[in-house]
Amino acid sequence: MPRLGPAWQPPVPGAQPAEQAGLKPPAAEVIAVCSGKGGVGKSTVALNLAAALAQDGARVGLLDADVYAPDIPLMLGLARRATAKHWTLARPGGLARTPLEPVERHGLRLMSAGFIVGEDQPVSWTADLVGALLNQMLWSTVWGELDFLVLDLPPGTGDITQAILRLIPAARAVLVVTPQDAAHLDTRRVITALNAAKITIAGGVENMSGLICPCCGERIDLFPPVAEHRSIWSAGVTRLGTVPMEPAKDDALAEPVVLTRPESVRALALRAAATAIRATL
Ligand SMILES: Nc1ncnc2c1ncn2[C@@H]1O[C@H](COP(=O)(O)OP(=O)(O)OP(=O)(O)O)[C@@H](O)[C@H]1O
Repeated sequence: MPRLGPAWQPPVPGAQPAEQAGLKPPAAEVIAVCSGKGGVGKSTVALNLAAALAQDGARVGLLDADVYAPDIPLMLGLARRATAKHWTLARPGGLARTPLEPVERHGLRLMSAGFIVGEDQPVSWTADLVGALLNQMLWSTVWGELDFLVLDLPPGTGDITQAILRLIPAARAVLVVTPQDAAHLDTRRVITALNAAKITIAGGVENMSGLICPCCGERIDLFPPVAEHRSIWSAGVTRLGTVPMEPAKDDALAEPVVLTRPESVRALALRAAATAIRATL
């Protein structure tokens, strides 16, 4: 386990771990979307999973836990332009005291560091301060009643991932990979970390799985096949979805595609993955 500072403890500094402190996760089901590598489509899967669940009538929160690179606001055109000048969480005793209003979009309740810091502002804080922010976003957001809380975690097994999983041990993990050797091998490290933390792995989604030709609709494989014994599937992860790569369209803010382009091949695949993920819970 990495060394975690006091601010990583749940809301009141020095308190017991969340479940011992009587804190319940803010939703009946918490789904943590993880990956070993960056850029594999984790935020895309998390956002579309959340949107698909909400479209089916569930009350869904989405927490962008990638504090260093919060992408969910960018995907939704909600990025904050102004630079945050003061950080009230840094005050001693200021942890989790201020309620945060989630941003509502597409029927989702959203929280992200991207709503707090500016679009171009680097998050170069100490682990303690990042921990304070995570605590704040998780426990002090006015989520209301939720059926599902989807967590978009940073790639890898760093301190944010470890801390979140420690705070919500009941979370189910969904792993996102691309059909590339490195993506699978790095995600196998995540599996080891999840197993050590006794987090249940619901399954995996393979994203960018072939390119659908916009002219003929044929699937073109972009990467050489991953050796079965190096894949996450051979480590016992159930494949819950296979999402093809879709060539760019002119509208940059098309996410979540399950709502904006529900008939596209990618949206249909993401929706099928969401249905399969829900069935595992
Ligand atoms: N199936 C797909 N087809 C086409 N583009 C995709 C697909 N999946 C993801 N993308 C695009 O790839 C880029 C990276 O996706 P995304 O931000 O979801 O990855 P990530 O794993 O969350 O990245 P990070 O490691 O930075 O958090 C985005 O521009 C996204 O729109």
